[in-house]
Amino acid sequence: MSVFAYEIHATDGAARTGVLKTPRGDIRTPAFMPVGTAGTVKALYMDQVKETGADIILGNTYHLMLRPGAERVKRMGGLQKFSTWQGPILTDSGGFQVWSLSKLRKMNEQGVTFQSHIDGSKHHLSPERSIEIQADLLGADISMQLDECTAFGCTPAEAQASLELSLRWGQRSKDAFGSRDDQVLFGIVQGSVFEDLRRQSAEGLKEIGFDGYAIGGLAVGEGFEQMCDVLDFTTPHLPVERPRYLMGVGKPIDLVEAVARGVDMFDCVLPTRSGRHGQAWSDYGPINIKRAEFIEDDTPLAPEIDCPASRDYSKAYLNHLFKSGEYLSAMLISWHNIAYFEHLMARIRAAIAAGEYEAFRREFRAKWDQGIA
Ligand SMILES: Nc1nc2c(CCc3ccccc3)c3nc[nH]c3cc2c(=O)[nH]1
Repeated sequence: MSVFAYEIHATDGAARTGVLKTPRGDIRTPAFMPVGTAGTVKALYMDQVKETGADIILGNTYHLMLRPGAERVKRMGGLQKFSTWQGPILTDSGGFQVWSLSKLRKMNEQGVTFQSHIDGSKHHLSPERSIEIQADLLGADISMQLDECTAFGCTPAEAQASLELSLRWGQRSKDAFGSRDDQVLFGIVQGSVFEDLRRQSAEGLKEIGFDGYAIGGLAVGEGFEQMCDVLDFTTPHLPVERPRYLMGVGKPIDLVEAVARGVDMFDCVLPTRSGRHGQAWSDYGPINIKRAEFIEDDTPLAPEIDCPASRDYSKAYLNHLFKSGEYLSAMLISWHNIAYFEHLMARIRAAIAAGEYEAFRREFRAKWDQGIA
């Protein structure tokens, strides 16, 4: 049984809305979790992140163990104190980032050794070391098991071997984590795009027993249709009473469709990463602020969103800031994007609570398909 109570307040089809209660604050679900890779949600103050409606942010074991170092974060009081974020933090276990960022990595049953992409220094991650970093040194409220994110396009045999490694690492992660009274551990489902393998991975994780279940191995190039198919045949095998977290997803349409398939938690770098490149998100998709049509457009990005960046600045001014390479451009568009994603999640939660999620989903899809004028 988990130490974090997960209350489902309403369901509508496979969609659920409720709250995941943690010692550092409640997480309203379905939840979008802004990514704070190096202990900062890039270009935002933590109080701005809080004001947008975000209840939890993400940290990255890989980045923080390389810089400033996990033991150093511990000496500074842990990631919450160090970053001044007062609420709950979820950290990834680091394996995914090793594969996407590091150099000269070698993996075996024990774990993975790699060279830092920053200064080439040598590091290693094992299930035991990852748990020590996340739970003991960074002090994450929610830790993730160390897993292998199976590459998209692998064969069923490769996906099977990979999910079995992740299950063995899941057991070792849980053994290292032990039982704690104010932190929890999530398992991660793998199995690529194969229905029988996804079921095998989900069953294996339930055998081990976790406080929450993440769906990994997606948002790795499989595309929207295949992501939805994998969700269709994976979430039914996950415990209904525990939270489901879809890692690395996604665009607004992905969130709306994944919620309809029973997902409760999401993370994506899209709002902040695209914000730094001048993309501002809406129900119709992204607009690129540098386009000529905005040069004298004195309307704000989204007057209906209670966020200064969405409501109080004209597109003309944002266009000017972006083209001038001003820091304020990244700050304001990132702030709007996080506020837009959190506003979308609030609308999703309200629609489920009202039993109107199918109507919300249909209306959203119509706007998304219509696109930017
Ligand atoms: N451990 C793990 N992480 C993934 C991430 C990073 C999510 C993350 C968590 C916390 C901070 C940053 C990023 C993925 N991002 C896109 N697809 C992803 C798949 C996996 C996966 O299969 N396993």
